Amino acid sequence: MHDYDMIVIGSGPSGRRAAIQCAKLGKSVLVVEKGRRVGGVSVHTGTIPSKTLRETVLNLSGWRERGFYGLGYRVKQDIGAHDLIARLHKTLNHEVEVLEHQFSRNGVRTANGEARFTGPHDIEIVSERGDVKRVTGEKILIACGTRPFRPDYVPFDGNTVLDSDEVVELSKLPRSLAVIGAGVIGVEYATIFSALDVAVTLIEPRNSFLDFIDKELIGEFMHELRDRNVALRLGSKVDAIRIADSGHIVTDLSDGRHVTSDMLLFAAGRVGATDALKLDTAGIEVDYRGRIKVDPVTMQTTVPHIYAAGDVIGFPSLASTSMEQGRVAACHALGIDAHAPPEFFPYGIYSVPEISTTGLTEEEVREKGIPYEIGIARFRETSRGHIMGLNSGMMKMIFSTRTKRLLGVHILGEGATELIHIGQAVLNLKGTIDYFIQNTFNYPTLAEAYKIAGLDAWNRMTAK
Ligand SMILES: Cc1cc2nc3c(=O)[nH]c(=O)nc-3n(C[C@H](O)[C@H](O)[C@H](O)COP(=O)(O)OP(=O)(O)OC[C@H]3O[C@@H](n4cnc5c(N)ncnc54)[C@H](O)[C@@H]3O)c2cc1C
Ligand SMILES: NC(=O)c1ccc[n+]([C@@H]2O[C@H](COP(=O)([O-])OP(=O)(O)OC[C@H]3O[C@@H](n4cnc5c(N)ncnc54)[C@H](O)[C@@H]3O)[C@@H](O)[C@H]2O)c1
Repeated sequence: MHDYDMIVIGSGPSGRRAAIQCAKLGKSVLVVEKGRRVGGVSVHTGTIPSKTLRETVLNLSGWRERGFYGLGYRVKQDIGAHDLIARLHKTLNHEVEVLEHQFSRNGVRTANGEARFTGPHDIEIVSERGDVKRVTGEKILIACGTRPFRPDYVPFDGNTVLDSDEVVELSKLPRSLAVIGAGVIGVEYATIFSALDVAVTLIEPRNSFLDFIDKELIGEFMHELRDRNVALRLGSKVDAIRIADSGHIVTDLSDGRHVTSDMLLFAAGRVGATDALKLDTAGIEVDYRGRIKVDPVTMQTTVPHIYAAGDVIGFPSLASTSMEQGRVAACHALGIDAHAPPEFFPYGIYSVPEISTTGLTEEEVREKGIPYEIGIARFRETSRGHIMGLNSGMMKMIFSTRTKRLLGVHILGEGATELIHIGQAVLNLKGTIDYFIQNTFNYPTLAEAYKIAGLDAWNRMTAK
């Protein structure tokens, strides 16, 4: 007999969903969280803070209104770090309160401290003061997430040279910012700061970035960034990062160029937060980035009663997918059949402008040798776009000319991360171009772009 039916290590999206699912099934569950408050990376340093900062920046800068009133338009003239942080704290407090209430009303127990295995069913919880508590669980879910990758050659100081966990607590807005790593985090922060008129340089060692996104969208996105004076340094390896006597940060690039900035954000990936867990005691191995391998359907590790979910299992490392992985793990652990997830999930990149995509890119369709046609809609051609003053934004849909099935939807621009779900539903329900041709969409909406892009593809597919 164990103390709990399930012990969950970590209270991020996967841990929280798993815990509530266990409680709903009438089981006893303990969530162990080493942070002072529940919520995980998602609530405290990742998803919610970055999206709140973005929203605050767009609101205070008047970004969405500049199409009408010009580039000089501002809602608030002098935007400081305190303006950004104040709203952040309010949102985070609210998120934590909601989560704590969900836990308490569902009877989920929580323990504050760092968990480590002392046996396959045995967990030690070490509090900040060093007190140790021992508990056992019939099933255990590892939902410990990741932490930023911090190589030795980066002189992090928590003030001007920051990782992505630290940037949400910045004390002063820089006038210039170098961002190293053009992954999702780097691109989101680079464009958010650029919307505040900070001079941003985005540095990436590879010649391309966000390679999972359709190339045509990336081309359009790069054009918008360059138009806004975001300096893109692609194919530029970092040789060294130095602090100059002036206090500026100088990044030496392998092509001989130097980037000088007030602040530097290093965002070159994350590593599994597994080092403290003593996983070898439970018989579990991790890869070079601290990640755990699981069965993709059941979420079981190589030790069947121990599950892992969320960022610690690697791709796709999203809060959205993590939540579902946690729920599936809990269901399987408690005897409910697990099913493979639907084929297509959406990516939402909250850059300025937003990017959202689901299904196959044009490059993937070509690689597979599927005959296809494309439909494009520009937001500036929709009536809602006129009303909103949009000068940019596009939707691209790809259809099979053999089956008429929708193969992929790719959106760049305002509302992309919300709009994508229409396309996702049609994709997962195996719908065809007929859905877009035959259905009526609300007018005036940006969703009308689906109709326009559908008709655009249909005109070419039916042309004799
Ligand atoms: C800047 C940024 C922006 C992001 N934006 C988005 C977005 O817009 N949309 C999206 O879908 N995803 C986004 N993500 C990804 C998303 O945050 C993660 O996919 C998600 O948080 C992973 O959830 P998780 O369940 O793995 O747990 P995490 O949120 O990683 O939390 C893990 C928790 O486990 C705790 N923990 C670790 N080790 C132990 C231990 N030994 N004992 C006790 N507790 C422990 C940690 O303290 C932490 O609280 C973003 C990430 C970052 C960094
Ligand atoms: N909107 C969202 O869904 C969202 C937002 C932010 C983060 N996330 C998740 O967080 C995770 C981590 O994001 P990320 O952007 O840090 O990682 P990433 O692995 O996606 O990107 C890292 C980038 O840094 C580059 N890089 C790697 N090593 C480097 C080095 N030594 N020097 C310079 N550049 C280097 C890589 O080529 C890559 O382009 C991702 O898996 C992502 O899914 C999701």
